[in-house]
Amino acid sequence: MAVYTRIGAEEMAALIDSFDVGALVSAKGIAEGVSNSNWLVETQRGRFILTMYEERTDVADLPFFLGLLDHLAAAGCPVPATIHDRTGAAFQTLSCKGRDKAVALIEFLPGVSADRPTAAQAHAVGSALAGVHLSALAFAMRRTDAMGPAAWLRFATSCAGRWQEIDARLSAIPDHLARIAAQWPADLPSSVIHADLFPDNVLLLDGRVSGLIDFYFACNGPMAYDLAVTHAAWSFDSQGRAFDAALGDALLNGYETVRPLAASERAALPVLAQAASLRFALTRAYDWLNTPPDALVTRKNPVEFFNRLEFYARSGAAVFAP
Ligand SMILES: Nc1ncnc2c1ncn2[C@@H]1O[C@H](COP(=O)(O)OP(=O)(O)OP(=O)(O)O)[C@@H](O)[C@H]1O
Ligand SMILES: N[C@@H](CCO)C(=O)O
Repeated sequence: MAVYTRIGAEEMAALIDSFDVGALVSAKGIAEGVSNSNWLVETQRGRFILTMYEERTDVADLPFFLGLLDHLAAAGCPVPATIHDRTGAAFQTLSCKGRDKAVALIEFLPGVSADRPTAAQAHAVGSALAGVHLSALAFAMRRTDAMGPAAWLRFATSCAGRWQEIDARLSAIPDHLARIAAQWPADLPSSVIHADLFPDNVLLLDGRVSGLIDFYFACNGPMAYDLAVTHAAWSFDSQGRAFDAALGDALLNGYETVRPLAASERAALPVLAQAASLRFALTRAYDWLNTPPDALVTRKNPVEFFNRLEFYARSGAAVFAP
């Protein structure tokens, strides 16, 4: 369960009162999510999501993340706008047990995430992702990818010698890393990318995308890499063993209805999909080995993304042929 920090009832009421959203009616901790603490807040005027940013989110990045949400929402993308407080601030700082924690209130969006996505849903998410990429071209702020090739090496170094505590097959990761980093393509068309568009970060309602959420890995980067992340996240069974070509094709087709890929982007997809799988195998392995025993969170299995990495490495360009 992802509520790492308690907020007392009186403190919650005072916090909500600092926004012009009506008086607090209820606040319930949300079980989903691993990075931050989230509450579904109901006030006399509606529903909102309150997020408290935990260790993985750098407060210095919040103006970028929250500004991006406001930029995309204003451009008509299905993302939650932020609710600014009565002083105009997009986030506040609370003192919790002597530590400062940033909190933000954002719009609640309706919809449900797909447990087992369909091709029609993958098509819709592809179109929505392309819409974000095009709209974000006009977003002025910049952020480098903290989970990009430089970070892979740090995660791998930290896990060195401990792969077999998870699964002995993972000890092949350093070789994959060296190969993929050497092939990382330069000069692909770039925008702000979501970089974590898993099914649990997409809300769907009546066959359309009603919400894209959790932009806390968003950064400048190759748009085709974002498409590759989404391909890896959407087109397999949960174990990452069975690839569903209908889902992958629908995602790419949906994307291209809004933003056709350049030839260089399509050619790069096989290595970008391996890179995407490697990124999640690495961060999951790091979390697996470093999650404190008292954390109220379910660890995610890195092998599910190692399987995808091996699949993409085996399959080459065939998976991404037009
Ligand atoms: N704007 C929103 N509207 C409706 N529900 C939301 C919204 N934002 C978050 N949620 C709900 O809260 C849950 C957790 O949010 P989120 O995915 O942002 O958390 P996280 O801890 O940052 O996630 P992750 O595990 O991907 O790092 C979502 O699965 C969704 O149920
Ligand atoms: N979506 C990520 C977790 C948050 O980045 C994963 O499934 O590993």
